[in-house]
Amino acid sequence: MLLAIDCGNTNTVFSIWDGKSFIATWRTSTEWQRTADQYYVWLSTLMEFQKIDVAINEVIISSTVPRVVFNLRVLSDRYFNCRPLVVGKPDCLLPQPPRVDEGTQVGPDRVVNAAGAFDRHSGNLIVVDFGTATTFDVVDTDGAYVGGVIAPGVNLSLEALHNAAAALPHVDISKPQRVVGTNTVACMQSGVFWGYIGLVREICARIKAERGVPMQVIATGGLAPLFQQAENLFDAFEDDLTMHGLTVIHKYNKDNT
Ligand SMILES: Nc1ncnc2c1ncn2[C@@H]1O[C@H](COP(=O)(O)OP(=O)(O)OP(=O)(O)O)[C@@H](O)[C@H]1O
Ligand SMILES: CC(C)(CO)[C@@H](O)C(=O)NCCC(=O)O
Ligand SMILES: [K+]
Repeated sequence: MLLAIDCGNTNTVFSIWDGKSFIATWRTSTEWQRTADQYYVWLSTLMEFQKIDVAINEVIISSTVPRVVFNLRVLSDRYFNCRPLVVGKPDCLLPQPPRVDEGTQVGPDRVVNAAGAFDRHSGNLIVVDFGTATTFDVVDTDGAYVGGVIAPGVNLSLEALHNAAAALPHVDISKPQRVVGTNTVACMQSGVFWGYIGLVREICARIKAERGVPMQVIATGGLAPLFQQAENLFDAFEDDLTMHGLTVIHKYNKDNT
């Protein structure tokens, strides 16, 4: 059974894939200090709690934080007796290598999103991922990642206001009733929420104009539904896109080595 690990700058998601569907998904904060033993205690406790009695014998990892990979490798080796596939390393094949400027290290999450979205929708896509950063990944007709956009994440933008301005509190994102806020929190939420609606709309429009072809916009990440409910910005929303991409890349490697 396959364990797929998607390690972002804020959260790390573990999912177990039985070849047809994900039988469990768990999330923890990303901390590079966490050891293989700590991961295993946490994972095995959750598996026991949910009565998931399966043998994990394959692992695939995508990590935007290079430092965490070491302990995840130890986890695979020590507890699952296997060598993990790590997206972005030379021994992990990709269905289509990214076409970007020489020397660019594309975030593995973006490469994985491109593979997952292409598998479900085929080409000419914009994948919008609302994580720590909000990324836009452009996927060509052959499935290659060919570039995109990196914008500050929603929570990061709110935190930046709070951190930089003494009078601005910590605020969670939500859709404000009005654009004109009549208190500090409402003003901040309006700036970030409606600012983001504009950002997403403008960037997608400009990508489509620049590419000159019809493109589908696929959204993923925890905050995507909030924006989708407000304005219908996306053609599809897929919660598990990164995880799906990991299974696609894992299968590609099995079939081609
Ligand atoms: N309505 C909401 N308000 C605030 N936060 C939310 C809401 N809905 C979901 N979230 C949070 O949004 C975050 C999105 O998760 P996601 O995995 O997409 O990105 P992340 O974990 O923040 O970033 P990264 O993948 O870069 O680590 C999660 O932390 C989730 O708890
Ligand atoms: C942009 C993030 C932080 C989004 O998770 C990640 O994909 C990353 O670290 N990327 C490296 C730079 C790039 O993708 O071009
Ligand atoms: K993510």
